[in-house]
Amino acid sequence: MSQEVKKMQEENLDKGKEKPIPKFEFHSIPETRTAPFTENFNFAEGLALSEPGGFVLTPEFGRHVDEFINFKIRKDDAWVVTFPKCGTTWTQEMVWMLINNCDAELAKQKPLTVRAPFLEVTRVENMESAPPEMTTFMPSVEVIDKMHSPRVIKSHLPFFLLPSNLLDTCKVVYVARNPKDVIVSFYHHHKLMKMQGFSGGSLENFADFFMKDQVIFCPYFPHILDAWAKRTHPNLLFIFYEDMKKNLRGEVEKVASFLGKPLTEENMTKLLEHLKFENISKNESVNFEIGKKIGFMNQDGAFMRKGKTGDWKNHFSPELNRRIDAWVESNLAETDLRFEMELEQQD
Ligand SMILES: Nc1ncnc2c1ncn2[C@@H]1O[C@H](COP(=O)(O)OS(=O)(=O)O)[C@@H](OP(=O)(O)O)[C@H]1O
Repeated sequence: MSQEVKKMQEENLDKGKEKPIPKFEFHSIPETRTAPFTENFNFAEGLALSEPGGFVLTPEFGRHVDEFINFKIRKDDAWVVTFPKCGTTWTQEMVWMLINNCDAELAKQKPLTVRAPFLEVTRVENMESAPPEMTTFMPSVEVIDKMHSPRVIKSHLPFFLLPSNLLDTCKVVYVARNPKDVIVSFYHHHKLMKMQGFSGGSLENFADFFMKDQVIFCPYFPHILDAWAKRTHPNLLFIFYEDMKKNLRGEVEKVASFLGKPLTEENMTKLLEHLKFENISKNESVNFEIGKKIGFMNQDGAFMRKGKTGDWKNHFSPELNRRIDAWVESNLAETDLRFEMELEQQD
């Protein structure tokens, strides 16, 4: 890592801190992680260089980290920043709709990945070797740079790897979700995405890697606690997936008012219908089913999987749950951040 990046990390971490959080150290997943993934890919071996407290990126992301940090922000951008599986896509679609007058017909014309692109996923160099469909499906940083304003941009990077002027320049919605449901959702994501190479592993196995901070975009707690510490910044809106499940209207109102995009009652009704799990999971511009056609997703499973709070109860053994509880407790001991995890959500 360059000295410059290290300095920026430290400066960014120092800003807006209310409670001490662990210092990040940047580690990229070693090259072996990008070797052809197979059923027998050894997850532990592939992640051998990641250490507790390290922030895990692919070598591809690692190579471009300076570019992310130096990305040019515009004051009319709206960013959705999250740890993976926290309700990113749901919130991206909400933010895009709010900014675009709730025009569902316009939304259908292009995939969400094009309308509200993912900052760090696709680089120009790998787009050249990607199938043609992929190049329209996923823009690169260079493409995002040329997008018309107002842009909606998604990132899973923690704030210290994003431009240091992000919060002082534009609005950012940060969404958090309880760690137990994130583990379950991320486990299924790893099984669904061919590139994650985890099709053979068990949930327990995955949960252990997650708690040891050895999964892409981990560590989970420092990511979320850093945003929590910044939550009083006027340009940051910190919301919870569980609140969106309980009272979507209330959260839409919050986001709309934060973005300065008040809704008519008619548009609110349309938007709430549009964002319902049963509708979003059938909406081809949002549901990622295209990944199965292009071939980067396995045929079994779905990106829009269950959309519930408390699904972890269907997956964790009592023993695994005890270990996760202890891990959660130790990570939250010094903070006032709390999650709803017990909610049995009915649609
Ligand atoms: N409308 C709506 N209502 C409720 N839940 C929803 C909705 N849209 C997406 N989801 C659920 O969000 C999970 C995917 O999270 P992300 O979008 O953050 O994934 S990613 O990080 O961008 O890959 C994933 O959660 P799980 O179903 O628990 O796996 C999605 O189903």
